[in-house]
Amino acid sequence: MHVLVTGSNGQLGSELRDRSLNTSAQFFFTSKEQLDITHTEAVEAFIVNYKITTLINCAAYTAVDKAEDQQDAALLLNFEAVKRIGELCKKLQIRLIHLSTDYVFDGTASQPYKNTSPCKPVNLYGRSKQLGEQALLELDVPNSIIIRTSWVYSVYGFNFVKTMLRLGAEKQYINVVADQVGSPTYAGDLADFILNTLLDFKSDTTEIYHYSNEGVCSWYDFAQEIMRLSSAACVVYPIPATQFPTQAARPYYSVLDTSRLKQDFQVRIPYWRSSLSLCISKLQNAA
Ligand SMILES: NC(=O)C1=CN([C@@H]2O[C@H](COP(=O)(O)OP(=O)(O)OC[C@H]3O[C@@H](n4cnc5c(N)ncnc54)[C@H](OP(=O)(O)O)[C@@H]3O)[C@@H](O)[C@H]2O)C=CC1
Ligand SMILES: Cc1cn([C@H]2C[C@H](O)[C@@H](COP(=O)(O)OP(=O)(O)O[C@H]3O[C@@H](C)C(=O)[C@@H](O)[C@H]3O)O2)c(=O)[nH]c1=O
Repeated sequence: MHVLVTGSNGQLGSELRDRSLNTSAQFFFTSKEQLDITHTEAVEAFIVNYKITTLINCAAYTAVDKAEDQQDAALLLNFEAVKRIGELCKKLQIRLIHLSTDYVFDGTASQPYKNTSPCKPVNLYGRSKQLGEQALLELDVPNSIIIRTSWVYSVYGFNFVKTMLRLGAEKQYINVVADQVGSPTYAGDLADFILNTLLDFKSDTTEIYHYSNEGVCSWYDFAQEIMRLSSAACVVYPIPATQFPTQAARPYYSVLDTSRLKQDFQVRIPYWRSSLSLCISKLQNAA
């Protein structure tokens, strides 16, 4: 099995790289500089040259606020390039593992979103990811899967955990939104799931599954736990989202229902607090 991971310098791509040594597949990790997914011909040549059998697309435009001003860039990466990758995978009969987000939902639900719940993104990033999903579903690439995940963090890349650790060391207090609720996801856990369970995924159609760590919290709860685990003296105050204006709106409730994934793949997912503790220990040991 030859597996191509695009966007490999991001959070998920880096976690996959760390863990890939324990599998029997041969991996090809490509950064944006090595393989730009908007260059379809280059992607096709790579797939053919290296006899790729599975493509894990970790490349994405993930700057949620910036996307509002850079709509073309977000749509090019999260929609148009994804559509063309889907077409390639279908043509070359390759399995595609693609990632999407809780931000495809509008956040007005009061119970966890299922893979079948209607999408209605409240920001451009969410819209661009939804269009990417739609394109893949329409193409219906066999043996392919879209995994929606949420609030991803890792020792790699940029994320809320690292931002809070920085602010925790710099500030005496910070305000954090307490009325937006979701489930944090440690990219290491998601990478383990993909490598242990999905490399030989079979299905006649393109399927959507939800993966996030177990448990639910607000950004405020998440920040509090980050401060506690890192022994930061910084005090976290809860505020409503209306008091923290951002360029892009965020859903108020974006909890993903992971029951289909747990049932179909017979996996257990770690609780968010345990995984957060693990990640913070790793960051502290690396410092
Ligand atoms: N981060 C999160 O909280 C969440 C992420 N997701 C989804 O999970 C997936 C992985 O996310 P995550 O690992 O956090 O994302 P990151 O932003 O950490 O990584 C994305 C990577 O894609 C690279 N990239 C950008 N443009 C291109 C291009 N044209 N060709 C190839 N690579 C490119 C980026 O490079 P560079 O940095 O140099 O631009 C970066 O290394 C994405 O699909 C994302 O939408 C879903 C829910 C939550
Ligand atoms: C830094 C900061 C943020 N916040 C709020 C703003 C926002 O409502 C919330 C999260 O802010 P961030 O910008 O860090 O996170 P955001 O970029 O919205 O994170 C999202 O990224 C994309 C890629 C996804 O797919 C989503 O699942 C989700 O993880 O925290 C505060 O309240 N206080 C603060 O000091």
